[in-house]
Amino acid sequence: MFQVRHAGVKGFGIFASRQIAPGSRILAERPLLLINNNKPDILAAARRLSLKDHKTLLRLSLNETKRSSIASLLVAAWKSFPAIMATREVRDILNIFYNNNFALSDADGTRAVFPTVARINHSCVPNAQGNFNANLQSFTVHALRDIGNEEEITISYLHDELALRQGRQASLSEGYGFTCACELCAGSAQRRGESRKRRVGLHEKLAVFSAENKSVPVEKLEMATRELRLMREIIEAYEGEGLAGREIASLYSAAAGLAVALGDHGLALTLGARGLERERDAVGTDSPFYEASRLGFSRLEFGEGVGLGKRLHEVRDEVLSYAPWT
Ligand SMILES: C[S@@+](CC[C@H](N)C(=O)[O-])C[C@H]1O[C@@H](n2cnc3c(N)ncnc32)[C@H](O)[C@@H]1O
Repeated sequence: MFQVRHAGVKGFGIFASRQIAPGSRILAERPLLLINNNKPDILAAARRLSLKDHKTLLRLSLNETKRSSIASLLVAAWKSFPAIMATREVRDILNIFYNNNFALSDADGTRAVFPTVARINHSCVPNAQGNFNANLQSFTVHALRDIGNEEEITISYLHDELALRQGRQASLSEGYGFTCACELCAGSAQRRGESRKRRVGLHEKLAVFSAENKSVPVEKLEMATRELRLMREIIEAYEGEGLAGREIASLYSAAAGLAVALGDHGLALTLGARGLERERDAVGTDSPFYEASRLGFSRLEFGEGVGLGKRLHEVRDEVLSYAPWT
């Protein structure tokens, strides 16, 4: 379904070797290295690898611009392995770990390196999404929209996909040490302009909403009506930008919760069904995330009260992030 090959200034990348439909599972992969954030024994984990896996790890990409971030890992490594501290390989392993690890967003703050997933480049308008599937103990990558033959398969490394270009570039440069060359950041001035307009408009609305939320005492249902309207505008902005995935699925189901609270059951079902569909496409039906969403949707179908639904900031905070090691 895909092949790993050169992707210009981005180094290697993965490319579709046929048309891929939305919701298709592009890959499911178990980790090479699993590291607990509270006890980052990266070298010990690397030493336990088979020779073949060790070689695979050492072939992954290094990022020479992130030397300062590696320094703290080197100090930690020196405490555990003083004798081998000076070797080039140790520096490379830590650098590779830094440059290729993903946060699994579990309670232990586990971080992991996956051999093929590590070849997937970032895009600010990705055509795929990666999520950890605890049932499979694997990281899965799913197509979020139609991907053409030969098209590069990309995921987002960012937490806030609706950030403006300057903010996105700063996060990627500070967190990962590269200047984004995705099709949006390096795209035509017209495309960047349209995207900026859509995003600025939305940020302005969010700012007005949060100011009103804090200062103007309004009746609860009036606030729910406003929040539902804003959520639908955020969804529209995401879709206008060509973004999909779990973040939008959460927005749909939160909007459905608000529609229930406002007594519009028909709208709640429509929004809930769309959310469930987006979740399925992003994670697959065998994921615990999908199972939880299905349960939420059945409650909606049976007309169970779900209070005022999730609030906007909760939805935006809970989605999986691919945060760099800090
Ligand atoms: C997890 S690796 C991705 C695979 C990598 N390109 C390789 O050759 O193995 C992350 C690195 O890929 C490069 N990269 C990823 N996305 C990029 C983008 N949108 N623009 C420029 N470089 C990118 C950066 O060098 C980054 O440090």
